[in-house]
Amino acid sequence: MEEIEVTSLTVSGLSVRYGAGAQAVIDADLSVSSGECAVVHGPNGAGKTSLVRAIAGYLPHERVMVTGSIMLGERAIDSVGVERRARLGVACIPERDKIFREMSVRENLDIFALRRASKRGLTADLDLAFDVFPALERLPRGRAAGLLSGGEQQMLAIAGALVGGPQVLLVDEPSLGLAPIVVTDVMTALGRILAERGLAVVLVDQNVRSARRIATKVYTMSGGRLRHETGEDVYGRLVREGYAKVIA
Ligand SMILES: Nc1ncnc2c1ncn2[C@@H]1O[C@H](COP(=O)(O)OP(=O)(O)OP(=O)(O)O)[C@@H](O)[C@H]1O
Repeated sequence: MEEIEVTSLTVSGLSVRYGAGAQAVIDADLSVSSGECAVVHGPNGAGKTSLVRAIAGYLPHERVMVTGSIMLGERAIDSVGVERRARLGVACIPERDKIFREMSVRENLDIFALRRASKRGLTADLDLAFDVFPALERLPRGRAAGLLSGGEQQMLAIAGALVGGPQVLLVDEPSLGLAPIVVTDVMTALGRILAERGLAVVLVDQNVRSARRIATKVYTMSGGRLRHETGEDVYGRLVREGYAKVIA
C-alpha cells in the first residue's frame, strides 16, 4: 500500500452542484497545513457539509457534480475514489453515522485501523487515542457503541479516525448536541491530537467558544461561498454577523 507524507491540503475552485438544483459550494478555496486547524463557520444550509464531503470524496456520483482541484501535498486527489483517499490519509468524521453502532469500542477501532496504509505507528496512535479519551478505556468491553452516550460516540469517532492513520482530518460539527463540558473535553482532545500527530484539520463548527480553542485559521461560509477571515476581532464580528454562535 502507498504511503505519502502530507504537509498540506489545498482546495482551489471547488464547486458542488446537486442534480439540477442550486450550487451548494461555489468556487471554494481553502488551505491547511500540518499542525493547523482551519475552522469553517456558517449558518444551516451554507454548504459546510457539502464542502467536507467533497474533500473526503463521498460526493461524486451521477447526480452530484464536483469540480475543482484538491491537492494532498503535491498530489492531485480530486479524481481519486473515497476509499483510496482515506488510505492516502484523508479521514472524515461526518455529522451522523460515524461509528459502527452494533460493535464494541475495540471492534470499531479494529475496523478503522484497516484504513491505515501500514501498521507502523498503530500502537502509538491507539495509545494516544486512549490517552486523550480515557473514558473510552473505562467502558465495559463488550458494550455496543450504539449504546454509548453522544459524547462517548463522538470520542470513539475521533479515536477511530486517529487509528486510521490520517494526515488530514475533516470533522463535521463535533459539538452538535453535546453538553458544554463534553464539548470542552472533545476540543481539548482534538487539540492534542492535532499537535502531537501534526495533522492538518478542517473543523466545521457553529460553536465559536469551542472551536476557537484550536483554530489557527477561520473561514466563513454563506450561500455556498467560502471566505477566509482575517483581521482584528474576527470572532466578535462572526457572532455579530450570525456566522457562529457562542454556546457556553
Ligand atoms: N443530497 C442533496 N441533494 C440535494 N441538495 C442537497 C443535498 N445535500 C445538501 N443539499 C443542499 O445543499 C445546500 C448546502 O447543504 P449543506 O448540508 O452542505 O449545508 P450545511 O452548511 O452543512 O448545513 P447544516 O449546518 O444545516 O448541516 C442546502 O441548500 C441543501 O439543501
